[in-house]
Amino acid sequence: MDKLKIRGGHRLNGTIDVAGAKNAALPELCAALLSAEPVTLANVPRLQDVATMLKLIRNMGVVCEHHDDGRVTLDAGGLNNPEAPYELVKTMRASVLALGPLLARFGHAKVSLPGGCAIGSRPVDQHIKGLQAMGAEITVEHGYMLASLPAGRTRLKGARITTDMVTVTGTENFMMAAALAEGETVLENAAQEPEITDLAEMLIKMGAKIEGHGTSKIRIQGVDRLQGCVHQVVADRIEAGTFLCAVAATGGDVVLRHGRGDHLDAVIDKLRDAGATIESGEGFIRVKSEGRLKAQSFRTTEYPGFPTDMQAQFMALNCIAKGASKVTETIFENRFMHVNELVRLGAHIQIDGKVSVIEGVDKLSGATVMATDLRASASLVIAGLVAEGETIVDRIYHLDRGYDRMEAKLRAVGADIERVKA
Ligand SMILES: CC(=O)N[C@H]1[C@@H](OP(=O)(O)OP(=O)(O)OC[C@H]2O[C@@H](n3ccc(=O)[nH]c3=O)[C@H](O)[C@@H]2O)O[C@H](CO)[C@@H](O)[C@@H]1O
Ligand SMILES: C=C(OP(=O)(O)O)C(=O)O
Repeated sequence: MDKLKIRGGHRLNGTIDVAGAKNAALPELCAALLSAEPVTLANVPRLQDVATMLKLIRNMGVVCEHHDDGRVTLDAGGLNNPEAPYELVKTMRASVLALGPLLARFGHAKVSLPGGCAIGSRPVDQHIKGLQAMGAEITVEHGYMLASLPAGRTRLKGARITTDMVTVTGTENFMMAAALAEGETVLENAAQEPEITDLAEMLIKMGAKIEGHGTSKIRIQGVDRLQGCVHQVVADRIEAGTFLCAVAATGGDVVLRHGRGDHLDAVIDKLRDAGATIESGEGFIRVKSEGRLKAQSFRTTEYPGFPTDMQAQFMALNCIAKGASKVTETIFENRFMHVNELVRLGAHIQIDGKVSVIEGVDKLSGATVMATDLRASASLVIAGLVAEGETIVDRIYHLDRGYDRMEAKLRAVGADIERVKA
C-alpha cells in the first residue's frame, strides 16, 4: 500500500492546474450509456474512481479509452450486458449512477447495491423510490437491484419526484432516466451542485430537454433517442478548495489555473474571514496567506452551502488557527474519521455528535497517521504540510480515488512530499 511522506513547514508558491471534477466525470461517463452514438468527454481526471467506472462500463460492452490528453472516447452502441457486478461496484458508490441510464435505454438493469462506506450508511432508497415512480419495477435480491419495466411497456414514464432529502446522485440518476422517458418529469427538492448543472448541459448537447438545472426544481421532457456529443468536464471545485486550504494553512501565494471561484463561494467567504486573500476571475483563483489565520466555525449543507466534501480539509486549517471553532456535519453521520488522526498530530478536538469543537494550537508535530476516507486523507496531507518534522500518511488509496497526482502538484509549488511505493 502506497504512503505519503511529508516534511512540513514549507510555504507554497506557484501555479497548480485544477483537474476536471470527479463528481461530474462519473455521472457523465454513465450518461454516455444513454446513446448508441459515440461520446467524447474532455478534461477527465486520472483517478482511481474514473478507472473503476471505465472498467465497469467496458464490462457492459462499451468501447472506451482514456487518452493521454485527458479525453475519454466512449461508444455504447454495442452495449449488451446492462449489469454492474458487486466486484466492480464495491469500491465506488457512484456506480449506482448506471441504474437510471441502463433502465431508460434497455428497459432492464441489474446493479449491485453499493457496499458500506466509512462516512455513513448511504442508502439508495430514494433512487429506488424515484425510479419506481417512473414506472420501474425494482426488487432487491442477493445484494442486487433488479430493475425492469412492466410487461408491454418499452419506456419509463415521466413523474413528479420529491425526494425526502436533497440527493446529488439521486438527482443525477433521475435526470438521466427522465431524459429518455415518455412525457414530463419534474424533480422537486433537486440538488443544485455545479456537477448537476454540468451533467444537464451534457445531456442537452445529446438532445435532452431539460430546464431548471441549478435550481431546486428541474423539468425534463423525455425524448425517444439521444445522440452523441462532445463535452468538457467542469473543473473540480473540491480539488481547488483543498489546495486553497493547503495554501491558507502553510502560507504562500498560489494561482489555481482553471479554478472556478464562483463554485466555491461558501469556502472562499470563510477563508477570507480567516484572513486569507483570495482573488478569482475567468479560469483562475489566487490565494495568498501570511501568518496564523483566525479559526472559523461552519456547518455543512447542500450547495450553495458549505460542502461536506470540504469539511475535513477546512478542519485541518482550524486546528492550527487562532481561537476556537465549531464544525457541524449535517450530511453524513460518520464524517469525523479524520479527527482522531488529527489529534495524533497534536490537534485539540472534541466530538459531540454532529459537532466537533476545535481549539487551535500553535503547532502540530509529525507522526504516522492513517487515511480513512477520501477527504479525510486530504485533511491529513494539509496537516502534514504544516506539522513540524515528518508525517507519514498511510492508506492513500483513498486519496487516489479522488485526487489526480496530488503529491506531484504540491511538490511543484514547494512542498516536501513524496510517494513511498509499497
Ligand atoms: C459521486 C458524488 O457525486 N458523490 C457526492 C454525492 O454523494 P451522494 O450523491 O451519494 O450523496 P447524497 O447527496 O445522495 O447524500 C445526501 C444524504 O442523503 C442520504 N441519502 C441519499 C440517497 C438515498 O437514496 N437515501 C439517503 O438516505 C445520504 O445518506 C446522505 O446522508 O454528494 C455528496 C453530498 O454532497 C458528496 O459528499 C459526494 O462527494
Ligand atoms: C464522498 C465523496 O465521494 P463518493 O460519493 O464518490 O464516495 C467525495 O468526493 O468526497
